[in-house]
Amino acid sequence: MTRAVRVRVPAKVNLALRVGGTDPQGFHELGTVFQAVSLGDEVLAEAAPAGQFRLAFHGEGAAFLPVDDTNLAMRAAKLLAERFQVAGAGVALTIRKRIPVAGGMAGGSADAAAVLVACNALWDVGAMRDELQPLAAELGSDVPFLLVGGTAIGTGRGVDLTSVMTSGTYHWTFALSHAGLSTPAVFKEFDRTTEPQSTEIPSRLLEGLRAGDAAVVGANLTNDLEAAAIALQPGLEHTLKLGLEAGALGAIVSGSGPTCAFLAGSDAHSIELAEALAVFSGVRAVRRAFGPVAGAQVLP
Ligand SMILES: C[C@@](CO)(OP(=O)(O)O)[C@H](O)COP(=O)(O)OP(=O)(O)OC[C@H]1O[C@@H](n2ccc(N)nc2=O)[C@H](O)[C@@H]1O
Ligand SMILES: Nc1ncnc2c1ncn2[C@@H]1O[C@H](COP(=O)(O)OP(=O)(O)O)[C@@H](O)[C@H]1O
Repeated sequence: MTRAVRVRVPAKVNLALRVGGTDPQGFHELGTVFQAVSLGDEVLAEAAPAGQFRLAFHGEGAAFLPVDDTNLAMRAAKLLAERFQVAGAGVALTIRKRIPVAGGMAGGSADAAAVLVACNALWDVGAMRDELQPLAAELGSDVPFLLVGGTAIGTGRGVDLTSVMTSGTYHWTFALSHAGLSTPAVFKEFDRTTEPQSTEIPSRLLEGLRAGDAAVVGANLTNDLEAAAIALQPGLEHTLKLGLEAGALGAIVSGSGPTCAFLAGSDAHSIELAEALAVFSGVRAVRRAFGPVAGAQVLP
């Protein structure tokens, strides 16, 4: 049996997030374009005696995270053990967090995806990626994409994925907020203030991605949840404006927020954006990353 497995997993940014009506369970129909970016978490899964499931966090926001069965990472390990009837399953998970917690970058979902991949290897389950996808979808709407990575369109709840053809590398600067936002609260605010939208993805965005034209991509970033996120954290409007004034090709709230994502024309340009944003008191920290990158991967 393998003694330890280390997995790296990316965060995501939604280049488009169109929000339609709700299904009978209250989930919104989405039309989204995910991109996996190089800001990521790392999961170490170590062998543990049968029936022992332990979880610890280090790094960004670690102190605020539950380590019991309410944590998606713990649920992912137990779900895999149960569905694949892994005899003697047990694991000690240590997660180094860099993805901002409750930031709209799918940190919890990323950890869950990474745990599926890590425990699959640790326990020699031998499941293929597409066999892990239904478990991922059960855990949360963002989890299946973090298994796949790259750039992909998500429809339905966000779990039906089609990969998107892209050229080149996209340079991102992220402005982190002092407080998080709850995804259900943002959807609720959207429902209170907005009619369901068409879930169509802007064709110019897809053309820009195919051509590797960052200016076109930047100009066509769109997020139907942005107004709701700003209503709950009004300072975000100023953050977005600052980035645009500093020359960002596009500025958007990432997913349900509150992290703001700025597309830069180059690596050097992303450093300039980070410097311009870091001085604003409404910004807790800045991070730079590039995309697209692969989904959850076992490290050698
Ligand atoms: C908004 C998005 C955009 O990618 O990401 P985040 O900003 O949270 O990272 C996702 O749709 C979030 O995905 P995730 O955080 O995995 O959501 P889930 O755990 O499945 O659901 C949490 C809650 O979000 C709302 N929800 C989620 C997905 C969806 N299609 N419709 C919804 O209304 C529901 O209120 C649900 O109870
Ligand atoms: N492994 C985890 N990493 C981050 N957040 C987690 C994790 N497990 C549970 N959570 C909880 O999930 C909620 C959403 O966090 P997160 O996934 O980081 O943000 P978002 O859904 O905005 O992308 C937070 O309230 C957090 O406490």
